[in-house]
Amino acid sequence: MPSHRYRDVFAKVPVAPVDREWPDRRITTAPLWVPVDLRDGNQALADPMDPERKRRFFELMLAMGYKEIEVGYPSASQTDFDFVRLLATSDLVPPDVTIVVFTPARPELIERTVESIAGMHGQVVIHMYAATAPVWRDVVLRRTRDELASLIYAGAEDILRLAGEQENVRFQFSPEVYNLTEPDYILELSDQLTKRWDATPQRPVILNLPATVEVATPNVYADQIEYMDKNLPRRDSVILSVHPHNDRGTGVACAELAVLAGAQRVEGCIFGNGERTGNVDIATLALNLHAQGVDPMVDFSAIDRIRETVEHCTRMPIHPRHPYVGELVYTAFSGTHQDAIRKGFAEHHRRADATGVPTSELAWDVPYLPIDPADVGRGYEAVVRVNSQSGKGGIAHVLESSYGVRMSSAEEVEFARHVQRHTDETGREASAVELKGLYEEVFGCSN
Ligand SMILES: CC(=O)SCCNC(=O)CCNC(=O)[C@H](O)C(C)(C)COP(=O)(O)OP(=O)(O)OC[C@H]1O[C@@H](n2cnc3c(N)ncnc32)[C@H](O)[C@@H]1OP(=O)(O)O
Ligand SMILES: CC(C)C(=O)C(=O)O
Repeated sequence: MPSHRYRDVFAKVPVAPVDREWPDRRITTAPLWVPVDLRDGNQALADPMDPERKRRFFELMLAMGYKEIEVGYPSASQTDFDFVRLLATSDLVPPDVTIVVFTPARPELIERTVESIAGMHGQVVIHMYAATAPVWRDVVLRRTRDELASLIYAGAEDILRLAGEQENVRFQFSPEVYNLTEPDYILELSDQLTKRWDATPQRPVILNLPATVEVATPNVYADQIEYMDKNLPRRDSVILSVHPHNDRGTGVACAELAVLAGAQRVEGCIFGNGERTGNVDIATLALNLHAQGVDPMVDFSAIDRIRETVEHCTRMPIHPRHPYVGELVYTAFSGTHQDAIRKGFAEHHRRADATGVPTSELAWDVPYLPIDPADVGRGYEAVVRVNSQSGKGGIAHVLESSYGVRMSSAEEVEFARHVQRHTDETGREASAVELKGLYEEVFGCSN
């Protein structure tokens, strides 16, 4: 393959040196989450969400506890505009939830965006973007650095003129493709924007730094974020936000390292829909925190209902191996894993009995299961499934948990031989019902 055609990130953009502290830090609190499913996720769909889907997704996000939600690109389509109008003119938005609307730095589209939010009671963020990386400047926008800066400042002035007086409105800027943009240019833009928008700790400006197309290992993005954290002017009046995509399959790692590096806010999509390989998956990010004992501040305790809604709205299925939500992620087919899980469950129950702490509250240390499936509303039936790769421990677990059948050690060994022969012959999984039938054939009774 012609790998010589490609260059690494260091050949494309100066990565400013930073006296990095992120490798020694730990994440101890959840960042501010901003689901962008209704905007970035939506713009990646072949069939964008209709009003029913948008509303259903929005209500899901409220029910899960999200407090800031990007609801659309109101100047892009009548559907998006009307949805924002619905939010502005109904009581669908709780008082503690902030609505974000997205716009390019084009005067007529800014005007339409501001028109869409008229009458909105709660907090609103007007989010303006422009691509700042050299290839986009040269090829797409065909502007020099200074010309592009002027276009961005003109957009900022338009927003200020049209909405600056509204006390419930705050401002956000995204230098699209931040990860390929010269850091001194971002500092200059940020300095000017926070000055023009009069950023204060009480009315902070959100500076959102997207890895629009992921191009480097996550440590590079972390350095790029820490550099901004340490060098931004008016830092206490800026909410530093990140918006990773997943082109290299490392969007989650980028977001986590970015939080270590000083990011306070993370934009992404629930289960990772979005342009190309998707936006960063904020479900995985939240549950990664949960799995380390940190409250994610959003509720995934009914993950299958969340999944059904997301699949309905995006019209896309979620992969069976998708972290935390996939159909198979709490299931072991292989013998030694099953054996370990069975012993882990037994130990978990033994400790619950010994301490009097309910199993659902007890510290979780079951091998091969990073979290208790019950935390996200899953049962235990699918944890062990039997095929020709399974062993006596897994087979015994299925019979015991499904039918209360307990075998002696010698019976387990003998029965496993029969199951092995059966599954080798069929080449398929053996269900609990099949195992029970086989058990009765072998031992002539149902124990
Ligand atoms: C990384 C991201 O997710 S960015 C968001 C991308 N999302 C979307 O594009 C979804 C919604 N977009 C749309 O519906 C349409 O693109 C619209 C309505 C916004 C604009 O449509 P059109 O006016 O037909 O323009 P078109 O889509 O071709 O956009 C290209 C023009 O916008 C300019 N442009 C692109 N981004 C920006 C920006 N952030 N600020 C100002 N101008 C911009 C381009 O330079 C180009 O201008 P030119 O025609 O003078 O060369
Ligand atoms: C403009 C920003 C927020 C974006 O969607 C991206 O860069 O992917």
